[in-house]
Amino acid sequence: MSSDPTRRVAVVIPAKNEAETIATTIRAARAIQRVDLVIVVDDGSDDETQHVARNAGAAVVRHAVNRGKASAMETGAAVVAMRDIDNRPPRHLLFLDADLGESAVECNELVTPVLEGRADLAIAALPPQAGAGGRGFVVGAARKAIEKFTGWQPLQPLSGQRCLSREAYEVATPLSRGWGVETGMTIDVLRAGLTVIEVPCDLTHRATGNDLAGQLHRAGQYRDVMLAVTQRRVRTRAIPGEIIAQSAAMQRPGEPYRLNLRGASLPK
Ligand SMILES: O=c1ccn([C@@H]2O[C@H](COP(=O)(O)OP(=O)(O)O)[C@@H](O)[C@H]2O)c(=O)[nH]1
Ligand SMILES: O=C(O)[C@@H](COP(=O)(O)O)O[C@H]1O[C@H](CO)[C@@H](O)[C@H](O)[C@H]1O
Repeated sequence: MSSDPTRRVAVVIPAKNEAETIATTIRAARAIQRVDLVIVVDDGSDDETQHVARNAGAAVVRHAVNRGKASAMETGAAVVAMRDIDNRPPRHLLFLDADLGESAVECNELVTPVLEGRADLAIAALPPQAGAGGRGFVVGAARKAIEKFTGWQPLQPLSGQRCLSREAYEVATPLSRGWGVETGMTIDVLRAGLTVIEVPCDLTHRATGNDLAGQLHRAGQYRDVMLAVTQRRVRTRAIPGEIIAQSAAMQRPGEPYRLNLRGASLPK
């Protein structure tokens, strides 16, 4: 499949208090194919994140107060749009979490299907993480919601490592707040008739443990995922069940997935 050789990729890293890992993540991200811009959005950190990121060669913008992950992603994408070059196609966006460290380079695999036009949104599926304390409750709720809206059953619906075309990004905006962003984005992109793929990537990140802080984090994730789902239930028209069922029947693990809307376009 053809790939426009002038197409570039911008990495956007939302970061709150990530001074420890951000420099390594930035350096690894710069080694990913076609990446010519790395934007770090310091989301109201009270550590040295912004300075460390600047020294590591990223373009850094900062929220004076913490606004949440989704808001940082929107700020980053807006900065990318300002820096796109006239007469060149808009950069694809590659969202990465700040805690990937050296393993961020594995997200090279996410760029390929989007460059080649095989997918509009490519999502990393991570291997099991050491120290992870989750029981799959939030992940299961997000997966079930995505399946209900679109028929797709992602392995890792909350994965934040995502490469997408600007067209796909636009249909997902405004992004769902906070931790609802991944669930909302996946539903919106599929509802628009675009194509999504999950790609195994050998990534490591700071897994959420089983202590109080970990459980509070999961409670916040659950709240935001449910908010994203409820907003879509209330504000969007349901896709006919037969379209969902027929599309779902065609899905194959690791293959691109899209809704067969048969030419019909749905309002957001
Ligand atoms: O208010 C926040 C919370 C998190 N993050 C960033 O969002 C990414 C994902 O957060 P985290 O790793 O804590 O969550 P997980 O994906 O592990 O559940 C990281 O780069 C964080 O620094 C952010 O920008 N603003
Ligand atoms: O914190 C966790 O362990 C889960 C959410 O909690 P549950 O395992 O659903 O109870 O979410 C994480 O795991 C996902 C992979 O399964 C990652 O993709 C998410 O980024 C991470 O928040």
